[in-house]
Amino acid sequence: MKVALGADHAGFPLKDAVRAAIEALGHEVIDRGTHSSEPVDFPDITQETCAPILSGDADRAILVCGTGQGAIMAANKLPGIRCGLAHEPYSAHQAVEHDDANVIAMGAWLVPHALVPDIVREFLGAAFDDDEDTRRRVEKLNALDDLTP
Ligand SMILES: O=C(CO)[C@H](O)[C@H](O)[C@H](O)COP(=O)(O)O
Repeated sequence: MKVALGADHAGFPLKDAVRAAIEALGHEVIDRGTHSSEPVDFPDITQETCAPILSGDADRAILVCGTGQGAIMAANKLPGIRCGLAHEPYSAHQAVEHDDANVIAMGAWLVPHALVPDIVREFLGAAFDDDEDTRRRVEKLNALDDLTP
């Protein structure tokens, strides 16, 4: 699997742990920055990191900011992205299984380094449970991308 990875400056301290967890599972990392603790803006990093999903060059993406909140807000504004907030392994798995998430966001200020391998394993190991109910709900979710108020 190809996994895009992006963090803003607040997420940067957790980024190497996320990268190591992805690679330990045998997946390829597409690194979309940032590369230091110099301040950057999470909407820019989120857009850069989600772009490979939208172009078909990545299968999944992981975003890290301070709390995960900025990243998830930005990601879910991009049509075709379904981003879940994953500060523990269960949410990381369930976001894919029920909601067909292709991206998760996490907060470096909240997630202990030791939990990162479990969160990443659950996210990348999960598959969408494609039954009548989940399919209908995800189709409705995707239809919101085209909603003009
Ligand atoms: O986590 C966030 C908001 O809760 C944002 O995505 C940023 O990471 C955060 O706002 C950065 O804050 P800083 O004071 O510039 O480090």
